[in-house]
Amino acid sequence: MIQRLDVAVIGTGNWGTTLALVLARGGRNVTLFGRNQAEVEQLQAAGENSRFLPGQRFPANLGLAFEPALAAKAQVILLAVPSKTIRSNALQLAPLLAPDTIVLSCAKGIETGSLETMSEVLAEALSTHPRGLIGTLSGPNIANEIAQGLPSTTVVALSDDQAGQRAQSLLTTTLMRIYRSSDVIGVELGGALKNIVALGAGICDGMGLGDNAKAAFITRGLAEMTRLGMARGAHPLTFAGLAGLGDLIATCASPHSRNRRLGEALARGQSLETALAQLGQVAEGVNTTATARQLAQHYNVELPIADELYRVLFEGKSPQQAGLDLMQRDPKNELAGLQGLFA
Ligand SMILES: NC(=O)C1=CN([C@@H]2O[C@H](COP(=O)(O)OP(=O)(O)OC[C@H]3O[C@@H](n4cnc5c(N)ncnc54)[C@H](O)[C@@H]3O)[C@@H](O)[C@H]2O)C=CC1
Ligand SMILES: O=C(CO)COP(=O)(O)O
Repeated sequence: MIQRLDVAVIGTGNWGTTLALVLARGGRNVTLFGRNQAEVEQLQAAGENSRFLPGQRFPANLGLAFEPALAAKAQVILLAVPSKTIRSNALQLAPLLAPDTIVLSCAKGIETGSLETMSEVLAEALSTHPRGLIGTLSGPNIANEIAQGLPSTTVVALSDDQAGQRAQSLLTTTLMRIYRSSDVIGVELGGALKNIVALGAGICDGMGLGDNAKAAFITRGLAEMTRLGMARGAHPLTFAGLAGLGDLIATCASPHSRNRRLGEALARGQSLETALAQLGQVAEGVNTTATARQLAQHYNVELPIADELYRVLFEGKSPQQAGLDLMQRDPKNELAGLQGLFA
């Protein structure tokens, strides 16, 4: 009989490969799932993911496979694919899932069209699976650093705290400390919305606006994230935690962040198409700027930063003019605004 996996990681990109590496190094019984046999054979032959993490060799205990039936029986499934494919990945698993399997989205996005968060997409696709076993993993997790063996923390959010404790113990290693939370929507929106701010922080870097402007941008960006999150039912304090402020700091500062780098390229005058092609990896903040804005319109929430970024990304507005327009908004009372969040 095949031994049940502790963890199945689906998605062979930067993040999925990193999660599989850190868990295997931590002694977990983990398998990384690719899309098909050819991809898995290529990874096996190379002994590493040469496209996304060259030089990070696969430990002997890291399994490689592609069959959804094997992933579906794991204790925990980590879906580390881009947000636009997570629904189809989940639909493949739906008829095969073991009844007690915990399913966590590791993607940071809001679905185009439905405007659902990733756990909501999963709950729909896995409609007969217990809702308390469906959640998210999100935090300050720049994959390249973690793959290099540097320490990190992240948050696993599940509404069923017993499931949260089970996931916490299966995913914790000496180099990855897991916190748990029951605020699923807050944790996942923290991860999704910070990418908008990271794109803008990259624009600040690319325009050479300095540390004061960037700090202001990050701080006001956090207020926007919190406002929209609360409209969707999140706890405001989640945005002060690892999945909010923590991820914001890491992503807005990191030379590795794809969203921040994309913003830098735009500020240098590259078109969105060229900058995305040069990146060659997913930058979720582009789509999330559009979806978050639609969500904000629905809930009547003000998102001045996301609005300006939308105009830069999709309407040809220059980053310089967007910056000026943000500076020239009506005067505000900072404390009153923040108190409004907690009222
Ligand atoms: N890279 C990072 O540092 C982190 C990324 N994330 C999130 O994780 C998600 C994935 O990002 P990355 O891995 O960085 O993207 P990436 O651009 O490195 O890789 C995406 C890859 O996913 C793989 N993939 C796509 N569909 C698949 C499928 N059906 N089955 C198996 N593999 C499939 C493909 O190989 C594709 O190249 C995004 O939502 C991102 O925001 C979250 C935390 C950290
Ligand atoms: O989510 C991330 C860090 O927590 C990764 O950010 P990027 O997608 O911008 O690289």
